[in-house]
Amino acid sequence: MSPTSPLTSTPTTTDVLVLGADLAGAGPANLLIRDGVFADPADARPDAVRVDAYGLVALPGLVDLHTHLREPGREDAETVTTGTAAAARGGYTAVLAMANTSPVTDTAEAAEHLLDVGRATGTAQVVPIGAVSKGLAGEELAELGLMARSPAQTRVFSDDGRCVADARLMRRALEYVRAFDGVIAQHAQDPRLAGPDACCDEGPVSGRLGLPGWPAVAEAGIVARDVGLAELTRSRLHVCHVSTAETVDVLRWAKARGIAVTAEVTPHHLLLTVDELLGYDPTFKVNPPLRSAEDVAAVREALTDGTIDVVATDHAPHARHDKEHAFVDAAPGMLGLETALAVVVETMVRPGTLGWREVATRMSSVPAHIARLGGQGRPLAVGEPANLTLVDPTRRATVDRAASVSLSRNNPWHGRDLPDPVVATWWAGRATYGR
Ligand SMILES: NC(=O)N[C@@H](CC(=O)O)C(=O)O
Repeated sequence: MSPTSPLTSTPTTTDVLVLGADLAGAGPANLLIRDGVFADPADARPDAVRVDAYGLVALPGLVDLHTHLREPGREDAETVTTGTAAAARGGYTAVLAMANTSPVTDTAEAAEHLLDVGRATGTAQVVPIGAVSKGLAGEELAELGLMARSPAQTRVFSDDGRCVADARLMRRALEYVRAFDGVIAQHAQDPRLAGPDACCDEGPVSGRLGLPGWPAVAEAGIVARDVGLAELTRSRLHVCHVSTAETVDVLRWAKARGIAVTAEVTPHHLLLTVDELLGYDPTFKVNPPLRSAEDVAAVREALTDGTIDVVATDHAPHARHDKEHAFVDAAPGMLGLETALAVVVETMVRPGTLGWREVATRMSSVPAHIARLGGQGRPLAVGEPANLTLVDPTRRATVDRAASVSLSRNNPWHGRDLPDPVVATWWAGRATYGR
């Protein structure tokens, strides 16, 4: 679809009748989009814009629990406008924006400001994540309660980019957010075991390349501590970007014990291994680092059996002048929003491990539920908000970083042949992407 197609130029007042899409694996049906919600297709007006979706799959709009939008502060890397354009291009209708901006989202005012910018300039819902600690310094709790009671209604709190390393502060944070059903999303990285220089999975490759190692236990050790604190406080813990088999073992144990823990895996940890680092290309520098093939197999298995609940992108745009350095000095992080579904289709759907229904739960309804986000991740049913992603399960393309709508170019998939599934996205009935 070209940018001038009826899809992208459709006024929201017009009926859109989507014909014949397979509803997340439940079989083909028609959908009518009217006034921002799904209405009964039998009521479609004769002048409805008709979208031929036979052979396509309809998913509820995707929800990303882990996006770095960089606004405010680093608008040279990404803005709310470009980040949400990338989200819409990737099939997302909501993104949770990490707090490691400048200034940090650690006050009610900062959260409300981002909410307002999102409403004014976003092509997806922007949900501010609040910092756990003031300035992400790991010393004093941020204004958790005020952020929760603000118009942003913050429920997810994270110091992502940094670990809440102090066990006492983590305990306090968990205790505090329990009162309003909040969740602490932990970037699990013991700074004493994996400090600021650590940039390569500790193992044969780090030895060979002479890069500072980031051992698996630095992640699993923090997760083991935190599930204990979640049990003690009877509060909700979410583990960001799980990267190792050891962490999966801890999560399995904690879930069997009934501890309220959820976890995410990124698309890059589902497909890429530490071997990508052999060329010292800083595009592949990310936190936590790419791991071994055994770890990749373990996180895929955990996503399949539900030990890992969701896929989250950790979309981490960086300007060229922050990324183009010697490997150890480059900023960690990679783009993810535009290609996340492609990687999930490649690694989980095509091999037959996950069906479309499971893709809808792991990329839409469960992330929305973890964030306590009403109006997202809802079923494709009459009366529900019209958040919809149309997917072509067969299309493939070679990824071209120059074609990205993100402001940054740190795309680890550049030059790779991958599925190219997203055909169109509607957010609250508004066409936000179409081709
Ligand atoms: N995931 C990343 O590699 N980068 C994140 C922060 C972080 O987790 O280090 C970023 O904000 O760039």
